[in-house]
Amino acid sequence: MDRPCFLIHAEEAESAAKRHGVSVVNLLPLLVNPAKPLARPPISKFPVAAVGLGSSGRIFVGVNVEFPGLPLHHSIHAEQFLVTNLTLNSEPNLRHFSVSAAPCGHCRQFLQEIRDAPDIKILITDPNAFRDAVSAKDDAVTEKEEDGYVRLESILPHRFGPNDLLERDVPLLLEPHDNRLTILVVTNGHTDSDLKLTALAAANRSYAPYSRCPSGVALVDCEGRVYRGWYMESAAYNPSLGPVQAALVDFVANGGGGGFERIVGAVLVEKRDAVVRQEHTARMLLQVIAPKCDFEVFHC
Ligand SMILES: O=c1ccn([C@H]2C[C@H](O)[C@@H](CO)O2)c(=O)[nH]1
Ligand SMILES: [Zn+2]
Repeated sequence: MDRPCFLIHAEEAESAAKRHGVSVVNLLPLLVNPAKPLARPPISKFPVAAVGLGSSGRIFVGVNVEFPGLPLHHSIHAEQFLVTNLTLNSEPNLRHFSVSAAPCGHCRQFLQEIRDAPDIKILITDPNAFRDAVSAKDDAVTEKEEDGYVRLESILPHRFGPNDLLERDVPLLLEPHDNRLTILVVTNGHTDSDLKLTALAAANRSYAPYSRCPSGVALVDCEGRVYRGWYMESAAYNPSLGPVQAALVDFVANGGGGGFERIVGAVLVEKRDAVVRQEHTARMLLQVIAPKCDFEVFHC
């Protein structure tokens, strides 16, 4: 707990809360500032940290990540990092999180992919967060509930979300997925590399209910450590998070703090002739942030 990290196990969370004399929910805002140094904002110099409690009792951290040399829309927001961290750790639900700055519209939208999103409780630690709530009516809309938390619905009313495009029984972002993909052509005589199998397994967990074009990425660093992530879509399309970004969340969370140039290999698995293709964006992104990275694509 003394050193900031990206995942705190349930027992550790309980004992830290006890030490501080608060509930685990009220521990979250106390962890926000200490997590800020984990952010990588070389462009904005504006670190953002989001700390969430999963239904398993584990605490997850998300931070913003920016990529010099790339357009701003490739950045990973702290809230998106947090949700990706939950999915990488198979966490089934998020009910509370605390964040250093007011979540932007893009993040409020991305969170809609979580079941019962309107009921997610958010505590913004920035004391100026509600300075724009000028009228009594606005104050009522953002009415604070227990311990300073507000419902997501109060900061994103009239939501557009999965219910507008999908049947109700489609598994949502934090729910288990198996896309049942297999690699199309097995190169003769070669056994599938670990990296390729890791990327395939990632693609099988991808959340792509809108395009039906799941994809996954595996990365390997110069010490042979492997990271993975999968494409996650948003009903509003643009807030979707690409598979390279998702794998970079794993790299930032579990890679020991090194720079992206430590990434030396990458595999993308996606459908052949997919209407949504990651290949070109993935290659471009990796070329800029990890110029030595070897990049391979396999179709499924
Ligand atoms: O909801 C938000 C808004 C902004 N940022 C990040 C993105 C960028 O790195 C920096 C400045 O916008 O803050 C977040 O992480 N979450
Ligand atoms: Zn945001």
